[in-house]
Amino acid sequence: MSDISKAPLAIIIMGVSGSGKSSIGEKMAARLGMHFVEGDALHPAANVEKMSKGIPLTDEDRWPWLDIIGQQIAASLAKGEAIAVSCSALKRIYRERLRAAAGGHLYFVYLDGSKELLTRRIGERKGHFMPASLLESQLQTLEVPTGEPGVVTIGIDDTVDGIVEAALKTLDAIR
Ligand SMILES: Nc1ncnc2c1ncn2[C@@H]1O[C@H](COP(=O)(O)OP(=O)(O)OP(=O)(O)O)[C@@H](O)[C@H]1O
Ligand SMILES: O=C(O)[C@H](O)[C@@H](O)[C@H](O)[C@H](O)CO
Repeated sequence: MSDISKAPLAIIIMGVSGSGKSSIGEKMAARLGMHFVEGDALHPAANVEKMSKGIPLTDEDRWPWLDIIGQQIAASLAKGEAIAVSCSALKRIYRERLRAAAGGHLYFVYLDGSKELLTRRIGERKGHFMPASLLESQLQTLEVPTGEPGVVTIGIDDTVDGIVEAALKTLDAIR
Protein backbone atom coordinates (compact mmCIF):
# COMPACT_ATOMS: atom_id res chain seq x y z
CA MET A 1 0.00 0.00 0.00
CA SER A 2 1.39 3.41 -0.91
CA ASP A 3 1.96 5.96 1.83
CA ILE A 4 -0.45 8.81 1.12
CA SER A 5 1.27 11.03 3.65
CA LYS A 6 4.39 11.33 1.45
CA ALA A 7 3.14 13.59 -1.35
CA PRO A 8 1.72 17.00 -0.43
CA LEU A 9 -1.94 16.28 -0.21
CA ALA A 10 -4.91 18.58 0.18
CA ILE A 11 -8.11 17.13 1.58
CA ILE A 12 -11.46 18.72 2.38
CA ILE A 13 -13.58 16.83 4.89
CA MET A 14 -17.07 17.80 3.80
CA GLY A 15 -20.72 17.26 4.64
CA VAL A 16 -23.63 18.90 6.37
CA SER A 17 -23.62 20.18 9.92
CA GLY A 18 -23.10 17.39 12.46
CA SER A 19 -21.70 14.88 9.97
CA GLY A 20 -18.42 14.74 11.89
CA LYS A 21 -16.14 16.96 9.77
CA SER A 22 -14.23 18.33 12.76
CA SER A 23 -13.98 15.02 14.64
CA ILE A 24 -12.96 12.97 11.60
CA GLY A 25 -10.82 15.66 9.99
CA GLU A 26 -8.73 16.23 13.08
CA LYS A 27 -8.06 12.54 13.61
CA MET A 28 -7.42 11.82 9.94
CA ALA A 29 -4.95 14.67 9.69
CA ALA A 30 -3.15 13.44 12.82
CA ARG A 31 -2.90 9.94 11.36
CA LEU A 32 -1.40 11.35 8.18
CA GLY A 33 0.85 13.84 9.99
CA MET A 34 -0.91 16.68 8.19
CA HIS A 35 -1.81 20.16 9.31
CA PHE A 36 -5.55 20.40 10.11
CA VAL A 37 -7.55 23.59 9.65
CA GLU A 38 -10.99 23.94 11.23
CA GLY A 39 -12.99 25.60 8.47
CA ASP A 40 -15.63 26.88 10.89
CA ALA A 41 -12.96 29.07 12.51
CA LEU A 42 -12.47 30.90 9.20
CA HIS A 43 -16.05 32.13 8.83
CA PRO A 44 -16.42 35.93 8.92
CA ALA A 45 -18.04 36.96 12.23
CA ALA A 46 -21.23 37.97 10.40
CA ASN A 47 -21.66 34.40 9.13
CA VAL A 48 -21.33 32.93 12.62
CA GLU A 49 -23.81 35.47 13.92
CA LYS A 50 -26.29 34.54 11.21
CA MET A 51 -25.96 30.79 11.82
CA SER A 52 -26.23 31.30 15.60
CA LYS A 53 -29.58 32.99 14.98
CA GLY A 54 -30.74 30.03 12.89
CA ILE A 55 -30.49 31.89 9.56
CA PRO A 56 -29.02 29.81 6.70
CA LEU A 57 -26.06 31.28 4.82
CA THR A 58 -26.46 32.38 1.20
CA ASP A 59 -23.99 31.91 -1.66
CA GLU A 60 -22.88 35.53 -1.12
CA ASP A 61 -22.16 34.77 2.55
CA ARG A 62 -20.16 31.69 1.66
CA TRP A 63 -17.95 32.99 -1.19
CA PRO A 64 -15.54 35.03 0.99
CA TRP A 65 -15.27 32.11 3.41
CA LEU A 66 -14.60 29.59 0.63
CA ASP A 67 -11.96 31.93 -0.80
CA ILE A 68 -10.16 32.11 2.55
CA ILE A 69 -10.12 28.30 2.66
CA GLY A 70 -8.92 28.15 -0.95
CA GLN A 71 -6.11 30.59 -0.15
CA GLN A 72 -4.97 28.50 2.82
CA ILE A 73 -4.88 25.37 0.70
CA ALA A 74 -2.98 27.13 -2.11
CA ALA A 75 -0.46 28.55 0.38
CA SER A 76 0.19 25.10 1.89
CA LEU A 77 0.63 23.42 -1.46
CA ALA A 78 2.94 26.21 -2.64
CA LYS A 79 5.17 25.41 0.36
CA GLY A 80 4.98 21.68 -0.42
CA GLU A 81 2.94 21.06 2.72
CA ALA A 82 -0.06 18.79 3.08
CA ILE A 83 -3.28 20.23 4.49
CA ALA A 84 -6.68 18.94 5.63
CA VAL A 85 -9.60 21.33 6.10
CA SER A 86 -13.12 20.80 7.43
CA CYS A 87 -15.61 22.63 5.21
CA SER A 88 -19.25 21.88 4.46
CA ALA A 89 -18.65 22.46 0.68
CA LEU A 90 -22.34 21.75 0.11
CA LYS A 91 -22.70 22.75 -3.54
CA ARG A 92 -20.81 21.65 -6.61
CA ILE A 93 -19.93 25.26 -7.50
CA TYR A 94 -18.32 25.67 -4.08
CA ARG A 95 -16.23 22.55 -4.65
CA GLU A 96 -15.24 23.78 -8.12
CA ARG A 97 -14.08 27.06 -6.58
CA LEU A 98 -11.99 25.15 -4.04
CA ARG A 99 -10.57 22.83 -6.72
CA ALA A 100 -9.57 25.84 -8.81
CA ALA A 101 -7.84 27.43 -5.80
CA ALA A 102 -5.92 24.18 -5.20
CA GLY A 103 -4.82 23.95 -8.83
CA GLY A 104 -6.94 20.84 -9.27
CA HIS A 105 -5.06 18.86 -6.60
CA LEU A 106 -7.88 18.43 -4.13
CA TYR A 107 -9.53 15.42 -2.55
CA PHE A 108 -12.88 15.43 -0.79
CA VAL A 109 -13.93 13.04 1.95
CA TYR A 110 -17.72 13.25 1.97
CA LEU A 111 -19.30 12.20 5.27
CA ASP A 112 -22.67 10.71 4.43
CA GLY A 113 -25.33 10.16 7.07
CA SER A 114 -29.08 9.81 7.48
CA LYS A 115 -31.14 12.74 8.72
CA GLU A 116 -32.03 10.72 11.83
CA LEU A 117 -28.40 10.07 12.78
CA LEU A 118 -27.38 13.68 12.04
CA THR A 119 -30.24 15.00 14.16
CA ARG A 120 -29.20 12.78 17.04
CA ARG A 121 -25.52 13.79 16.88
CA ILE A 122 -26.33 17.51 16.68
CA GLY A 123 -28.81 17.11 19.54
CA GLU A 124 -26.18 15.51 21.78
CA ARG A 125 -23.51 18.11 20.96
CA LYS A 126 -22.88 20.84 23.53
CA GLY A 127 -21.60 24.40 23.18
CA HIS A 128 -21.66 24.82 19.39
CA PHE A 129 -23.04 27.86 17.57
CA MET A 130 -24.87 25.82 14.92
CA PRO A 131 -28.50 25.14 15.95
CA ALA A 132 -30.16 21.83 15.07
CA SER A 133 -32.86 23.81 13.26
CA LEU A 134 -30.43 24.55 10.41
CA LEU A 135 -29.96 20.89 9.50
CA GLU A 136 -33.00 20.94 7.21
CA SER A 137 -31.59 23.78 5.07
CA GLN A 138 -28.15 22.13 5.06
CA LEU A 139 -29.70 18.94 3.65
CA GLN A 140 -31.71 20.89 1.09
CA THR A 141 -28.61 22.80 -0.04
CA LEU A 142 -26.39 19.71 -0.25
CA GLU A 143 -25.50 18.55 -3.75
CA VAL A 144 -24.05 15.09 -3.19
CA PRO A 145 -20.49 15.00 -4.63
CA THR A 146 -20.43 11.32 -5.53
CA GLY A 147 -18.97 10.85 -9.02
CA GLU A 148 -16.95 14.05 -9.01
CA PRO A 149 -13.15 13.67 -9.31
CA GLY A 150 -11.19 12.94 -6.14
CA VAL A 151 -14.25 12.23 -3.99
CA VAL A 152 -14.55 9.44 -1.47
CA THR A 153 -17.89 8.85 0.24
CA ILE A 154 -17.86 7.39 3.75
CA GLY A 155 -20.92 6.44 5.78
CA ILE A 156 -20.93 7.93 9.27
CA ASP A 157 -22.82 5.15 11.05
CA ASP A 158 -19.61 3.90 12.69
CA THR A 159 -17.14 4.95 15.37
CA VAL A 160 -14.83 7.90 14.69
CA ASP A 161 -11.89 5.47 14.42
CA GLY A 162 -13.82 3.21 12.04
CA ILE A 163 -14.70 6.16 9.79
CA VAL A 164 -11.11 7.43 9.79
CA GLU A 165 -9.82 3.96 8.83
CA ALA A 166 -12.36 3.65 6.02
CA ALA A 167 -11.55 7.13 4.73
CA LEU A 168 -7.78 6.50 4.73
CA LYS A 169 -8.17 3.16 2.98
CA THR A 170 -10.53 4.50 0.31
CA LEU A 171 -8.42 7.60 -0.27
CA ASP A 172 -5.33 5.46 -0.65
CA ALA A 173 -7.14 3.32 -3.22
CA ILE A 174 -7.96 6.26 -5.50
CA ARG A 175 -4.57 7.98 -5.34
N1 LIG B 1 -18.67 8.63 14.46
C1 LIG B 1 -19.18 9.29 15.49
N2 LIG B 1 -19.75 8.61 16.49
C2 LIG B 1 -20.32 9.26 17.54
N3 LIG B 1 -20.34 10.60 17.68
C3 LIG B 1 -19.78 11.33 16.70
C4 LIG B 1 -19.16 10.73 15.56
N4 LIG B 1 -18.69 11.70 14.76
C5 LIG B 1 -19.00 12.88 15.36
N5 LIG B 1 -19.63 12.65 16.52
C6 LIG B 1 -20.19 13.68 17.43
O1 LIG B 1 -21.23 14.31 16.70
C7 LIG B 1 -21.21 15.72 16.88
C8 LIG B 1 -20.96 16.40 15.53
O2 LIG B 1 -19.64 16.14 15.12
P1 LIG B 1 -18.71 17.29 14.59
O3 LIG B 1 -18.82 18.51 15.43
O4 LIG B 1 -17.35 16.71 14.37
O5 LIG B 1 -19.43 17.54 13.16
P2 LIG B 1 -19.22 18.71 12.12
O6 LIG B 1 -19.57 18.18 10.79
O7 LIG B 1 -17.86 19.29 12.28
O8 LIG B 1 -20.32 19.73 12.54
P3 LIG B 1 -20.46 21.29 12.19
O9 LIG B 1 -20.31 21.44 10.74
O10 LIG B 1 -21.84 21.61 12.65
O11 LIG B 1 -19.38 21.99 12.97
C9 LIG B 1 -20.12 15.99 17.92
O12 LIG B 1 -20.69 16.05 19.20
C10 LIG B 1 -19.21 14.76 17.80
O13 LIG B 1 -18.53 14.48 18.99
O1 LIG C 1 -22.01 26.17 4.58
C1 LIG C 1 -22.55 26.38 5.65
O2 LIG C 1 -23.76 26.54 5.81
C2 LIG C 1 -21.71 26.45 6.88
O3 LIG C 1 -20.37 26.21 6.60
C3 LIG C 1 -22.13 25.42 7.87
O4 LIG C 1 -22.05 24.15 7.30
C4 LIG C 1 -21.33 25.55 9.13
O5 LIG C 1 -20.07 26.13 8.94
C5 LIG C 1 -21.07 24.34 9.89
O6 LIG C 1 -21.91 23.30 9.67
C6 LIG C 1 -20.97 24.78 11.33
O7 LIG C 1 -21.48 23.98 12.21
